[in-house]
Amino acid sequence: MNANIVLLPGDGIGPEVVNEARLVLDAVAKLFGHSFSYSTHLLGGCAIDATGTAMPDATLKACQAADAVLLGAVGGPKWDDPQAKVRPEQGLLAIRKGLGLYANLRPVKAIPSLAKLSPLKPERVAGVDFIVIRELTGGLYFGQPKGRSTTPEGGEQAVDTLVYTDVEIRRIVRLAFELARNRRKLVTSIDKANVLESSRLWRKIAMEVGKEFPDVKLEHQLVDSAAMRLVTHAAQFDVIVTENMFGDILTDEAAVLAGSLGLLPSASLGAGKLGLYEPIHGSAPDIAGKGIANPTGTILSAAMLLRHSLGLEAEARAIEAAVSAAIDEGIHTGDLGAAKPVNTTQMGDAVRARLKR
Ligand SMILES: NC(=O)c1ccc[n+]([C@@H]2O[C@H](COP(=O)([O-])OP(=O)(O)OC[C@H]3O[C@@H](n4cnc5c(N)ncnc54)[C@H](O)[C@@H]3O)[C@@H](O)[C@H]2O)c1
Ligand SMILES: CC(C)[C@H](C(=O)O)[C@@H](O)C(=O)O
Ligand SMILES: [Mg+2]
Repeated sequence: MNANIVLLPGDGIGPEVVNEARLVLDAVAKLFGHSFSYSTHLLGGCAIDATGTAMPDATLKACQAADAVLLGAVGGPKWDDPQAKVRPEQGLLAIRKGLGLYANLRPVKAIPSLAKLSPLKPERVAGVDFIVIRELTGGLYFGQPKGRSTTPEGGEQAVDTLVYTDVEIRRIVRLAFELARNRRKLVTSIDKANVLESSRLWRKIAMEVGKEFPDVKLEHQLVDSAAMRLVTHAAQFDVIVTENMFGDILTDEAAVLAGSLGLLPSASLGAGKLGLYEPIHGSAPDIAGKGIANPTGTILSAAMLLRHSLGLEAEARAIEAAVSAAIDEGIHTGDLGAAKPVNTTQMGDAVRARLKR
Protein backbone atom coordinates (compact mmCIF):
# COMPACT_ATOMS: atom_id res chain seq x y z
CA MET A 1 0.00 0.00 0.00
CA ASN A 2 1.01 3.64 -0.48
CA ALA A 3 0.70 5.98 2.48
CA ASN A 4 1.54 9.58 3.12
CA ILE A 5 2.87 10.10 6.66
CA VAL A 6 3.54 13.50 8.22
CA LEU A 7 6.43 13.59 10.72
CA LEU A 8 6.36 16.20 13.48
CA PRO A 9 9.66 15.63 15.32
CA GLY A 10 9.22 18.69 17.59
CA ASP A 11 11.73 19.51 20.31
CA GLY A 12 14.27 17.93 22.65
CA ILE A 13 14.52 14.18 22.14
CA GLY A 14 11.58 14.33 19.68
CA PRO A 15 13.74 14.33 16.51
CA GLU A 16 15.99 11.56 17.92
CA VAL A 17 13.13 9.15 18.64
CA VAL A 18 11.09 10.00 15.53
CA ASN A 19 14.10 9.27 13.34
CA GLU A 20 14.37 5.74 14.79
CA ALA A 21 10.65 5.12 14.34
CA ARG A 22 10.78 6.32 10.75
CA LEU A 23 13.63 3.90 10.02
CA VAL A 24 11.52 1.12 11.53
CA LEU A 25 8.61 2.10 9.26
CA ASP A 26 10.99 2.00 6.28
CA ALA A 27 12.15 -1.46 7.28
CA VAL A 28 8.56 -2.67 7.61
CA ALA A 29 7.67 -1.16 4.22
CA LYS A 30 10.56 -3.06 2.62
CA LEU A 31 9.71 -6.32 4.37
CA PHE A 32 6.00 -6.23 3.53
CA GLY A 33 6.16 -4.45 0.15
CA HIS A 34 4.63 -1.07 1.00
CA SER A 35 5.60 2.44 -0.02
CA PHE A 36 5.47 5.14 2.66
CA SER A 37 6.28 8.73 1.79
CA TYR A 38 7.08 11.29 4.48
CA SER A 39 6.99 15.03 4.87
CA THR A 40 8.38 16.75 7.94
CA HIS A 41 6.70 19.79 9.50
CA LEU A 42 7.17 22.17 12.40
CA LEU A 43 5.30 21.95 15.69
CA GLY A 44 6.12 23.27 19.16
CA GLY A 45 9.19 25.24 20.18
CA CYS A 46 10.97 24.76 16.84
CA ALA A 47 7.88 26.22 15.12
CA ILE A 48 7.86 29.21 17.49
CA ASP A 49 11.51 29.88 16.69
CA ALA A 50 10.94 29.64 12.93
CA THR A 51 7.50 31.24 12.53
CA GLY A 52 6.45 32.81 15.85
CA THR A 53 3.58 30.37 16.28
CA ALA A 54 3.49 26.88 17.83
CA MET A 55 1.32 25.36 15.09
CA PRO A 56 1.84 27.01 11.69
CA ASP A 57 -1.10 26.74 9.25
CA ALA A 58 1.10 24.73 6.87
CA THR A 59 1.52 22.05 9.56
CA LEU A 60 -2.22 21.67 10.12
CA LYS A 61 -2.88 21.59 6.36
CA ALA A 62 -0.24 18.91 5.79
CA CYS A 63 -1.65 16.79 8.63
CA GLN A 64 -5.22 17.15 7.30
CA ALA A 65 -4.06 15.85 3.92
CA ALA A 66 -2.04 12.94 5.37
CA ASP A 67 -2.96 9.33 6.08
CA ALA A 68 -1.34 9.55 9.52
CA VAL A 69 0.87 11.75 11.68
CA LEU A 70 3.84 10.67 13.82
CA LEU A 71 4.90 13.12 16.51
CA GLY A 72 7.92 13.19 18.83
CA ALA A 73 7.48 15.71 21.63
CA VAL A 74 7.27 19.45 22.13
CA GLY A 75 8.51 21.86 24.78
CA GLY A 76 11.61 22.63 26.76
CA PRO A 77 13.24 25.17 29.07
CA LYS A 78 13.95 27.59 26.21
CA TRP A 79 10.21 28.32 25.88
CA ASP A 80 9.22 27.86 29.54
CA ASP A 81 8.96 31.50 30.63
CA PRO A 82 5.58 31.69 32.47
CA GLN A 83 5.08 35.20 30.98
CA ALA A 84 5.52 33.96 27.38
CA LYS A 85 2.57 34.63 25.06
CA VAL A 86 3.22 31.56 22.89
CA ARG A 87 4.11 28.13 24.24
CA PRO A 88 5.11 24.90 22.46
CA GLU A 89 2.37 22.96 24.25
CA GLN A 90 -0.26 25.21 22.59
CA GLY A 91 0.82 23.66 19.30
CA LEU A 92 0.16 20.17 20.59
CA LEU A 93 -3.30 21.06 21.87
CA ALA A 94 -4.09 22.93 18.64
CA ILE A 95 -3.13 20.01 16.40
CA ARG A 96 -5.18 17.55 18.49
CA LYS A 97 -8.19 19.87 18.44
CA GLY A 98 -7.64 20.93 14.81
CA LEU A 99 -7.70 17.31 13.65
CA GLY A 100 -10.69 16.45 15.87
CA LEU A 101 -8.73 13.75 17.73
CA TYR A 102 -10.84 13.32 20.84
CA ALA A 103 -9.71 9.83 21.86
CA ASN A 104 -6.22 9.13 23.15
CA LEU A 105 -5.47 5.41 23.48
CA ARG A 106 -2.61 4.59 25.86
CA PRO A 107 -1.97 0.86 26.24
CA VAL A 108 0.01 -0.24 29.30
CA LYS A 109 1.47 -3.73 29.42
CA ALA A 110 4.01 -5.09 31.85
CA ILE A 111 6.97 -6.76 30.18
CA PRO A 112 7.87 -9.82 32.30
CA SER A 113 11.60 -9.55 31.55
CA LEU A 114 11.62 -6.00 32.97
CA ALA A 115 9.78 -6.86 36.20
CA LYS A 116 13.03 -7.19 38.13
CA LEU A 117 13.98 -3.62 37.15
CA SER A 118 10.70 -2.11 38.36
CA PRO A 119 10.65 0.02 41.50
CA LEU A 120 7.50 -1.97 42.32
CA LYS A 121 7.57 -5.52 43.65
CA PRO A 122 7.30 -8.02 40.76
CA GLU A 123 3.94 -9.32 42.04
CA ARG A 124 2.44 -5.81 41.75
CA VAL A 125 3.45 -5.65 38.08
CA ALA A 126 2.67 -9.24 37.05
CA GLY A 127 -0.18 -9.60 34.57
CA VAL A 128 -0.68 -5.86 34.00
CA ASP A 129 -2.39 -5.37 30.65
CA PHE A 130 -4.83 -2.49 30.31
CA ILE A 131 -5.56 0.44 28.04
CA VAL A 132 -6.39 3.97 29.10
CA ILE A 133 -8.83 5.86 26.89
CA ARG A 134 -8.12 9.48 27.68
CA GLU A 135 -10.57 12.14 26.46
CA LEU A 136 -8.31 14.55 24.57
CA THR A 137 -10.14 17.63 23.32
CA GLY A 138 -12.26 18.70 26.29
CA GLY A 139 -12.05 19.37 30.00
CA LEU A 140 -9.69 21.77 31.74
CA TYR A 141 -7.35 21.97 28.75
CA PHE A 142 -9.91 23.68 26.55
CA GLY A 143 -12.78 25.00 28.74
CA GLN A 144 -13.74 28.68 28.59
CA PRO A 145 -13.36 31.03 30.38
CA LYS A 146 -9.66 30.64 30.87
CA GLY A 147 -7.11 33.33 31.71
CA ARG A 148 -5.90 35.96 34.13
CA SER A 149 -7.70 38.85 35.76
CA THR A 150 -7.45 41.17 38.72
CA THR A 151 -9.28 40.62 42.00
CA PRO A 152 -11.38 43.46 43.49
CA GLU A 153 -8.50 43.93 45.97
CA GLY A 154 -6.07 44.47 43.08
CA GLY A 155 -4.51 41.02 43.39
CA GLU A 156 -4.01 38.45 40.62
CA GLN A 157 -6.45 35.71 39.71
CA ALA A 158 -6.26 32.84 37.22
CA VAL A 159 -9.06 30.62 35.95
CA ASP A 160 -9.31 27.34 34.05
CA THR A 161 -12.73 25.81 33.37
CA LEU A 162 -13.56 22.11 33.45
CA VAL A 163 -16.44 21.67 31.05
CA TYR A 164 -17.83 18.55 29.35
CA THR A 165 -20.93 18.08 27.22
CA ASP A 166 -23.00 14.90 27.07
CA VAL A 167 -21.92 14.45 23.43
CA GLU A 168 -18.20 14.57 24.31
CA ILE A 169 -18.63 12.08 27.15
CA ARG A 170 -20.86 9.69 25.24
CA ARG A 171 -18.53 9.28 22.23
CA ILE A 172 -15.44 8.56 24.36
CA VAL A 173 -17.22 6.19 26.75
CA ARG A 174 -18.76 4.35 23.80
CA LEU A 175 -15.31 3.85 22.31
CA ALA A 176 -14.11 2.42 25.62
CA PHE A 177 -16.96 -0.11 25.63
CA GLU A 178 -16.33 -1.07 22.02
CA LEU A 179 -12.66 -1.76 22.82
CA ALA A 180 -13.58 -3.67 25.99
CA ARG A 181 -15.79 -5.99 23.94
CA ASN A 182 -12.69 -7.36 22.24
CA ARG A 183 -10.73 -7.57 25.50
CA ARG A 184 -11.67 -8.76 29.01
CA LYS A 185 -15.03 -6.90 28.99
CA LEU A 186 -14.44 -4.56 31.93
CA VAL A 187 -14.66 -0.76 31.71
CA THR A 188 -13.47 1.31 34.67
CA SER A 189 -14.69 4.89 34.40
CA ILE A 190 -12.53 7.16 36.52
CA ASP A 191 -13.93 10.45 37.81
CA LYS A 192 -14.24 12.71 40.83
CA ALA A 193 -18.02 12.49 41.11
CA ASN A 194 -17.95 13.07 44.87
CA VAL A 195 -16.89 16.68 44.21
CA LEU A 196 -17.17 17.73 40.56
CA GLU A 197 -20.41 18.41 38.67
CA SER A 198 -18.69 17.54 35.38
CA SER A 199 -17.82 14.14 36.86
CA ARG A 200 -21.42 13.55 37.91
CA LEU A 201 -22.53 14.16 34.32
CA TRP A 202 -19.68 11.86 33.19
CA ARG A 203 -20.90 9.09 35.51
CA LYS A 204 -24.55 9.50 34.43
CA ILE A 205 -23.65 9.23 30.75
CA ALA A 206 -21.28 6.33 31.41
CA MET A 207 -24.17 4.43 33.03
CA GLU A 208 -26.46 5.20 30.07
CA VAL A 209 -23.84 3.98 27.59
CA GLY A 210 -23.24 0.91 29.77
CA LYS A 211 -26.85 -0.17 29.12
CA GLU A 212 -26.03 -0.40 25.38
CA PHE A 213 -23.30 -2.96 26.21
CA PRO A 214 -24.86 -5.53 28.58
CA ASP A 215 -22.00 -7.95 27.89
CA VAL A 216 -19.41 -5.50 29.30
CA LYS A 217 -19.11 -4.78 33.03
CA LEU A 218 -18.91 -1.11 34.05
CA GLU A 219 -17.34 0.03 37.31
CA HIS A 220 -16.76 3.57 38.55
CA GLN A 221 -13.79 4.66 40.61
CA LEU A 222 -12.78 8.00 42.09
CA VAL A 223 -9.53 9.29 40.64
CA ASP A 224 -7.66 9.54 43.93
CA SER A 225 -8.20 5.93 44.94
CA ALA A 226 -7.69 4.86 41.31
CA ALA A 227 -4.20 6.41 41.48
CA MET A 228 -3.47 4.16 44.45
CA ARG A 229 -5.00 1.04 42.84
CA LEU A 230 -2.76 1.58 39.81
CA VAL A 231 0.21 0.85 42.05
CA THR A 232 -1.36 -1.85 44.24
CA HIS A 233 -3.67 -3.85 41.94
CA ALA A 234 -3.12 -2.66 38.36
CA ALA A 235 -3.66 -6.13 36.91
CA GLN A 236 -7.36 -5.74 37.75
CA PHE A 237 -7.84 -3.04 35.10
CA ASP A 238 -8.87 -3.80 31.53
CA VAL A 239 -10.17 -0.59 29.88
CA ILE A 240 -9.95 2.68 31.78
CA VAL A 241 -11.88 5.67 30.45
CA THR A 242 -11.36 9.10 31.91
CA GLU A 243 -11.31 12.82 31.27
CA ASN A 244 -8.38 14.71 29.80
CA MET A 245 -6.28 15.74 32.80
CA PHE A 246 -6.94 12.66 34.93
CA GLY A 247 -5.81 10.57 31.93
CA ASP A 248 -2.66 12.64 31.49
CA ILE A 249 -1.60 12.16 35.10
CA LEU A 250 -2.61 8.52 35.52
CA THR A 251 -0.77 7.39 32.38
CA ASP A 252 2.58 8.82 33.47
CA GLU A 253 2.01 6.99 36.76
CA ALA A 254 1.15 3.83 34.81
CA ALA A 255 4.42 4.05 32.90
CA VAL A 256 6.16 2.78 36.03
CA LEU A 257 4.25 -0.49 35.62
CA ALA A 258 5.66 -0.96 32.13
CA GLY A 259 9.17 -0.06 33.28
CA SER A 260 9.80 3.44 31.92
CA LEU A 261 8.05 6.47 30.50
CA GLY A 262 10.16 5.86 27.39
CA LEU A 263 8.22 2.68 26.58
CA LEU A 264 4.63 3.89 26.34
CA PRO A 265 3.02 4.69 22.96
CA SER A 266 -0.25 6.41 22.19
CA ALA A 267 -2.75 6.88 19.40
CA SER A 268 -5.02 9.90 19.12
CA LEU A 269 -8.09 9.16 17.05
CA GLY A 270 -11.21 10.94 15.86
CA ALA A 271 -14.12 10.15 13.61
CA GLY A 272 -12.15 9.04 10.52
CA LYS A 273 -9.00 7.01 9.84
CA LEU A 274 -6.58 9.90 10.32
CA GLY A 275 -4.72 9.60 13.60
CA LEU A 276 -1.81 11.21 15.40
CA TYR A 277 0.67 8.87 17.05
CA GLU A 278 3.11 9.89 19.75
CA PRO A 279 4.94 8.50 22.76
CA ILE A 280 3.36 9.63 26.04
CA HIS A 281 6.63 11.13 27.29
CA GLY A 282 7.82 14.68 26.71
CA SER A 283 10.89 16.29 25.20
CA ALA A 284 13.11 15.12 28.11
CA PRO A 285 15.35 18.21 28.15
CA ASP A 286 17.65 16.53 30.70
CA ILE A 287 18.83 13.97 28.13
CA ALA A 288 18.12 15.77 24.82
CA GLY A 289 20.98 15.82 22.32
CA LYS A 290 22.84 12.99 24.05
CA GLY A 291 21.53 10.23 21.79
CA ILE A 292 20.47 8.10 24.77
CA ALA A 293 16.67 8.45 24.74
CA ASN A 294 14.59 5.30 24.59
CA PRO A 295 12.92 5.27 21.13
CA THR A 296 10.57 2.34 21.86
CA GLY A 297 7.57 4.48 22.90
CA THR A 298 7.76 6.16 19.49
CA ILE A 299 8.47 2.90 17.64
CA LEU A 300 5.43 1.33 19.31
CA SER A 301 3.43 4.45 18.36
CA ALA A 302 4.42 3.75 14.75
CA ALA A 303 2.99 0.25 15.22
CA MET A 304 -0.27 1.81 16.41
CA LEU A 305 -0.19 4.05 13.32
CA LEU A 306 0.01 1.01 11.06
CA ARG A 307 -2.85 -0.68 12.95
CA HIS A 308 -5.31 2.18 13.39
CA SER A 309 -4.74 4.49 10.40
CA LEU A 310 -3.46 2.10 7.73
CA GLY A 311 -5.20 -1.13 8.80
CA LEU A 312 -1.88 -3.04 8.66
CA GLU A 313 -2.33 -5.37 11.64
CA ALA A 314 0.36 -7.95 10.73
CA GLU A 315 2.89 -5.17 10.23
CA ALA A 316 1.97 -3.59 13.58
CA ARG A 317 2.41 -6.93 15.31
CA ALA A 318 5.76 -7.44 13.62
CA ILE A 319 7.03 -4.21 15.20
CA GLU A 320 5.61 -5.11 18.62
CA ALA A 321 7.19 -8.56 18.47
CA ALA A 322 10.55 -7.10 17.44
CA VAL A 323 10.48 -4.60 20.33
CA SER A 324 9.61 -7.36 22.81
CA ALA A 325 12.33 -9.62 21.47
CA ALA A 326 14.99 -6.92 21.74
CA ILE A 327 13.96 -6.02 25.29
CA ASP A 328 13.73 -9.67 26.37
CA GLU A 329 17.25 -10.22 25.06
CA GLY A 330 18.44 -7.53 27.46
CA ILE A 331 18.95 -4.75 24.92
CA HIS A 332 18.03 -1.80 27.12
CA THR A 333 18.48 1.96 27.04
CA GLY A 334 19.64 3.70 30.22
CA ASP A 335 16.12 4.58 31.46
CA LEU A 336 15.45 0.85 31.94
CA GLY A 337 18.25 0.68 34.49
CA ALA A 338 20.66 -1.33 32.36
CA ALA A 339 24.23 -1.67 33.61
CA LYS A 340 25.48 -1.51 30.00
CA PRO A 341 22.87 0.58 28.19
CA VAL A 342 22.58 0.87 24.43
CA ASN A 343 22.01 4.26 22.84
CA THR A 344 18.99 5.44 20.84
CA THR A 345 20.29 4.29 17.46
CA GLN A 346 21.47 0.93 18.77
CA MET A 347 18.02 0.32 20.26
CA GLY A 348 16.38 1.20 16.93
CA ASP A 349 18.85 -1.05 15.07
CA ALA A 350 18.10 -3.91 17.46
CA VAL A 351 14.36 -3.60 16.76
CA ARG A 352 14.91 -3.41 12.99
CA ALA A 353 17.17 -6.45 13.06
CA ARG A 354 14.40 -8.50 14.73
CA LEU A 355 11.57 -7.59 12.35
CA LYS A 356 10.06 -10.70 10.77
CA ARG A 357 7.11 -11.32 8.50
N1 LIG B 1 3.54 15.03 24.04
C1 LIG B 1 4.45 15.93 24.32
O1 LIG B 1 4.96 16.58 23.42
C2 LIG B 1 4.85 16.15 25.73
C3 LIG B 1 4.49 15.27 26.73
C4 LIG B 1 4.91 15.52 28.05
C5 LIG B 1 5.69 16.63 28.32
N2 LIG B 1 6.02 17.47 27.30
C6 LIG B 1 6.91 18.62 27.51
O2 LIG B 1 8.22 18.10 27.70
C7 LIG B 1 8.96 18.99 28.53
C8 LIG B 1 9.61 18.20 29.66
O3 LIG B 1 8.59 17.67 30.52
P1 LIG B 1 8.89 16.67 31.73
O4 LIG B 1 10.34 16.73 32.06
O5 LIG B 1 7.88 16.91 32.76
O6 LIG B 1 8.52 15.22 31.13
P2 LIG B 1 9.35 14.26 30.16
O7 LIG B 1 8.43 13.15 29.80
O8 LIG B 1 9.95 15.02 29.04
O9 LIG B 1 10.54 13.68 31.07
C9 LIG B 1 10.31 13.09 32.37
C10 LIG B 1 11.52 12.19 32.71
O10 LIG B 1 11.45 11.01 31.91
C11 LIG B 1 12.63 10.85 31.14
N3 LIG B 1 12.23 10.39 29.80
C12 LIG B 1 11.18 10.81 29.07
N4 LIG B 1 11.15 10.21 27.89
C13 LIG B 1 12.22 9.40 27.84
C14 LIG B 1 12.75 8.51 26.86
N5 LIG B 1 12.16 8.33 25.67
N6 LIG B 1 13.89 7.84 27.15
C15 LIG B 1 14.49 7.99 28.34
N7 LIG B 1 14.04 8.80 29.32
C16 LIG B 1 12.91 9.51 29.07
C17 LIG B 1 13.27 12.24 31.07
O11 LIG B 1 14.64 12.15 30.84
C18 LIG B 1 12.87 12.82 32.43
O12 LIG B 1 13.78 12.41 33.41
C19 LIG B 1 7.97 20.05 29.00
O13 LIG B 1 8.17 21.19 28.19
C20 LIG B 1 6.62 19.44 28.74
O14 LIG B 1 5.61 20.37 28.48
C21 LIG B 1 5.63 17.25 26.01
C1 LIG C 1 2.65 18.55 26.88
C2 LIG C 1 1.23 18.36 27.34
C3 LIG C 1 0.36 19.43 26.76
C4 LIG C 1 0.69 16.97 27.07
C5 LIG C 1 -0.70 16.81 27.69
O1 LIG C 1 -0.90 17.19 28.86
O2 LIG C 1 -1.59 16.31 27.00
C6 LIG C 1 1.54 15.80 27.56
O3 LIG C 1 1.70 15.80 28.93
C7 LIG C 1 0.95 14.48 27.08
O4 LIG C 1 0.70 13.62 27.91
O5 LIG C 1 0.78 14.32 25.86
MG1 LIG D 1 1.44 13.88 29.81
